[in-house]
Amino acid sequence: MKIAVVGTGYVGLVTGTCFAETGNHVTCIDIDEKKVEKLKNKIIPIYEPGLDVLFDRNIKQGRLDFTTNLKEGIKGAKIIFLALPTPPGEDGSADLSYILGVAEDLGPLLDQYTVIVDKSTVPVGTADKVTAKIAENAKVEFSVVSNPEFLREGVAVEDFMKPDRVVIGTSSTKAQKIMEELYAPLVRQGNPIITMDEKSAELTKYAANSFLATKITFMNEIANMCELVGADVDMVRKGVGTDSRIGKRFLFAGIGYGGSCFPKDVQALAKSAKEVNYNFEILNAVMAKNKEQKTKLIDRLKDHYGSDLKGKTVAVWGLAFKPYTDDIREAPALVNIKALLEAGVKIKTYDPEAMDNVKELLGDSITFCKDEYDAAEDADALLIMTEWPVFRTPDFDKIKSTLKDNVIFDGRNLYNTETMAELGITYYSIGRAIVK
Ligand SMILES: NC(=O)c1ccc[n+]([C@@H]2O[C@H](COP(=O)([O-])OP(=O)(O)OC[C@H]3O[C@@H](n4cnc5c(N)ncnc54)[C@H](O)[C@@H]3O)[C@@H](O)[C@H]2O)c1
Ligand SMILES: O=c1ccn([C@@H]2O[C@H](COP(=O)(O)OP(=O)(O)O[C@H]3O[C@H](CO)[C@@H](O)[C@H](O)[C@H]3O)[C@@H](O)[C@H]2O)c(=O)[nH]1
Repeated sequence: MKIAVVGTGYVGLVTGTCFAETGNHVTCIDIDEKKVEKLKNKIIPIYEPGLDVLFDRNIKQGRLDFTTNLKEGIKGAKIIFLALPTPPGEDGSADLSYILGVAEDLGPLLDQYTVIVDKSTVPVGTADKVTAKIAENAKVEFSVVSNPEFLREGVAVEDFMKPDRVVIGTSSTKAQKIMEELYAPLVRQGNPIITMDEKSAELTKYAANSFLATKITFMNEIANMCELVGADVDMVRKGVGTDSRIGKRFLFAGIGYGGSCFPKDVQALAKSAKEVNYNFEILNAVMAKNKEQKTKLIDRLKDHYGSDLKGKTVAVWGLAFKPYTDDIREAPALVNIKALLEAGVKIKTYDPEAMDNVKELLGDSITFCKDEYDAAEDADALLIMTEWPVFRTPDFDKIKSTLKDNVIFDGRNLYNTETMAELGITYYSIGRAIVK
């Protein structure tokens, strides 16, 4: 099948590449000329494990190409995916200008029955708005389908190729059949295609992300309780996670959720609720608590050193919002670095993939190091922000000989508290006893 993907960011690139892998001919379209030039030169602008193999194979096979020209790109496409940004607007609601702008452009360009798919995360009612925009100038029949994407960065290819489920929101049986044909190779492992109306599909995406963000926040709250009563959040996690009604995943306490999705989607759902005069109170608490949690370790630094941190040097391990990505959108590391810089602290940092992106943002206001030990050299303390595997089993003797004070502030609970005690390292983590 010939398909087009408009927007070649994270989701667009993964969607396009994976559908080429299942035998379709895919044209990816983006207005960013530099990005398209890179892609044409076989350079992937993001770091996503496993994407390169599929990308190279499908370009070689002639099934994947790139253009900045919408008219050329959609020629002959039976399905057009919209994988465009939906960032928070000033009031917190999802900004639909990218989606509706492209919908307007598409109307006069369609020359055969086409399925237009909202792949972006969009509020309830967007499929209707996209339909109305296209209809203003369309001369042919078309259907707008909501098909939210549930992939996680870092494991995006695996998530896309073996989805837990595929949600298709449509009231058109013709569009449903075309979508089922496209997804058939991905659901062979028995996971379902769930077909529903457009509005329910749109809300499903926000419900999933907000529920997961709430689950994490709940465990962060339990961690805060643990610290006050002398319990251990890792034990509580194991104790509750083995209840199959609760499940083991997304129960890891830490320094708050970040990334390009949870923060904006929780905010957008709260705003959507407000628009229909519903006070979705739990979401307001989740957002407020997550904001507090992000800088929790700065409070611990102040407990340890006193409120004036001026003149200290802190090594920061990890910048990406989570491992296996170079994405720094809403990364807790950035919030902490900003707060520490304001407090007059010098920062030395290392991240396996995200340093170039942070360099673009912060320039030489912080020092970028060649590895984790280089970052720790002559720093007073170590702050762990991302759970990259390389940080899990470091040479602690080396760390002890490089850090000025033997103190670690760990936002990801990487180390065993008993081991830290044996090593004589002062160790602050989340929801567990302080080791002194
Ligand atoms: N990143 C994720 O893990 C993820 C997962 C599921 C869903 N989503 C949702 O998918 C959507 C896209 O997210 P993303 O992270 O891929 O965004 P992104 O910012 O990485 O990419 C968006 C792309 O769209 C391009 N673009 C903007 N205007 C355009 C236009 N008029 N024509 C063509 N291209 C245009 C941009 O240049 C950019 O390359 C969002 O709604 C997001 O919430 C993201
Ligand atoms: O137990 C956990 C799990 C995650 N996180 C944090 O939560 C954030 C989001 O993590 P994750 O969900 O793994 O990453 P994303 O790539 O942002 O994926 C989420 O957002 C995507 C965009 O909407 C959805 O498609 C995915 O299903 C959804 O998991 C990160 O800051 C993690 O550190 C925790 O603090 N504790």
